Amino acid sequence: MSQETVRAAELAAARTQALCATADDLERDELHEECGIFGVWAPNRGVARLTYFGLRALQHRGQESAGIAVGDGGTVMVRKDLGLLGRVFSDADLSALAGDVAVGHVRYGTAGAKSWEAAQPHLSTINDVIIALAHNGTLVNTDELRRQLIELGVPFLSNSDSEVAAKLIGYFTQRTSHLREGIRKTMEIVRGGYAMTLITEQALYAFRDPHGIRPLVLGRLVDQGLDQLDLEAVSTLPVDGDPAAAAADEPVVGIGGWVVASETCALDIVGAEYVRDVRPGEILRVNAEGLISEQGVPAETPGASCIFEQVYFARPDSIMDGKSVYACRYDMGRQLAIEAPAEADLVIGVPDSGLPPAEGFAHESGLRFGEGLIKNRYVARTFIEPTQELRSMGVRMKLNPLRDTIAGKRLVVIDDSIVRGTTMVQLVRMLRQAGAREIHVRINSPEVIWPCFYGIDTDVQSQLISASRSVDEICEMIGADSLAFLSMEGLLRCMPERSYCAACFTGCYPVAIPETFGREKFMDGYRPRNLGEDAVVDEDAVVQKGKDRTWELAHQSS
Ligand SMILES: O=P(O)(O)OC[C@H]1O[C@H](OP(=O)(O)OP(=O)(O)O)[C@H](O)[C@@H]1O
Ligand SMILES: NC(=O)CC[C@H](N)C(=O)O
Ligand code: SF4
Ligand SMILES: [Mg+2]
Repeated sequence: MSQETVRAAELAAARTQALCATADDLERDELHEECGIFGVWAPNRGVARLTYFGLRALQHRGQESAGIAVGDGGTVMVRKDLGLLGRVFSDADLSALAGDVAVGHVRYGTAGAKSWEAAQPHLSTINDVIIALAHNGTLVNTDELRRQLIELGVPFLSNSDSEVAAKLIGYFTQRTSHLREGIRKTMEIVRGGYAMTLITEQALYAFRDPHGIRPLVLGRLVDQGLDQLDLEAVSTLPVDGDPAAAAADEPVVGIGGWVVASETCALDIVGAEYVRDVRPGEILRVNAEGLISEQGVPAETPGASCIFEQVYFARPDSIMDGKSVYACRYDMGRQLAIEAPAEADLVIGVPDSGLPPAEGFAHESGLRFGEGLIKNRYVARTFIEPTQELRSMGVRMKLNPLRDTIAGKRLVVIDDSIVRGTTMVQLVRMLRQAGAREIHVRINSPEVIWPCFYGIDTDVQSQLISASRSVDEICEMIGADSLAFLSMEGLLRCMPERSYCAACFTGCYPVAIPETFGREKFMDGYRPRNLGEDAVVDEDAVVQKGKDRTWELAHQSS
């Protein structure tokens, strides 16, 4: 190694160390992201390994920490740590996690620190009730609930909202002697976006918030030669909120196992067949007796699935609400070409999520589609880097223009969203340096103006480039020749027919945000319509529930 190379290596190492220190030390001001959850009940099928593969398919939803918990009939074991899945689990770790039921999580924290304690699954051990819980979403009213639980003597390891849910479930279950009742009671009291799955020593549970904000799908593993499940029966499992009706129905039995996951791509990877979405407000339980469903809390109408899943979060090979994410994004590009055409020679997409809409734009406009940017697949999503400097560096490390393709060309550049503007500012500069003659930026979603509180936590409104600037101002700032966003109506036209949360575009929040949670997050002059009050644990109601045995009697067979 030459003297210069050694020196360069030393400098690079010093710079990396400095950047790491900055990332750790600085208050995290970034836009946070998503989480991925996976649960499986499948005796004798190596559930830890299945969960590992399921989480691998969901790694794009969270790269901060990873964890798997396994129930072996006698106890629940959990292994979790900071970092990517492949770093957290060795083959030996997976072999050590033997059992019949498992739950796993990949995390981007939206509440609580980036710490081992806040990594999931969260264990809750209150007396003889042991559960491990994985959560995607954000609960907006846990501050007060945590305070009350602490007063009731419940210990906490982290300041994560998900740990509050785990402890609430444990607390209510202990009092009502029935886990589904503990979950139901918790669903009644927590507010926000949640898709959750949890395990006990021998059972798997899954449930979803009453608006259905965060996605959760149910799949089945079929043993060879045992494909005797009636899919019709599963999709019509009782969900009318009447516990007696649920008890009257026979559990669905006779398959190799059941899987729940944030996205269908995680079912595909473990060879599970998609059955249906877990319904808003529904609780599923799987154990040796089979699968049963109960409407834990009434579903809110209209529902409010997160529209941003289709725009950015979900993998293009997942199916959401019956339509492939790829097809949705493709259609958004077509619609964008109708709404905001451009005179150009070539359409390019910003990898990854900008590629399908770029193809759609090219198809609709008759322009040529080409690859103009090459992505380094080993650099994670820049959306979530902890400092502005790292985020900017992240864009350069991740994307590199193909000079031969773009030099001298008038380009249409498609990306799914502009949030802070970090990506586009860098990108337009890079494309100009590579010789692009004109750059027309087209975005296949509306402007992100409002923070999200339901699992993305775009945190403070002032970070959002569109919150304080007009489209023309943003165009000038990013240095493009023209800029246009897809309209809200146009976006909805591409989505499967149903109702959505689109609060980050519209400011219409489907779930009220407690004053204490949202007060500081909005810019002066911006105030969403539904700031709400904090919820409290109603001690009397819990005691009453404990005395009222009718629910348990109705469920004795379950
Ligand atoms: O305006 P910004 O604050 O830069 O955020 C918007 C960008 O962030 C996302 O990409 P990201 O790099 O996170 O992931 P991707 O590779 O999946 O597109 C999104 O697709 C936009 O490109
Ligand atoms: N992004 C998420 O879904 C995060 C889940 C949970 N709120 C946490 O911070 O761990
Ligand atoms: S505010 Fe936006 S990102 Fe958050 S849940 Fe609603 S649509 Fe999704
Ligand atoms: Mg991107």
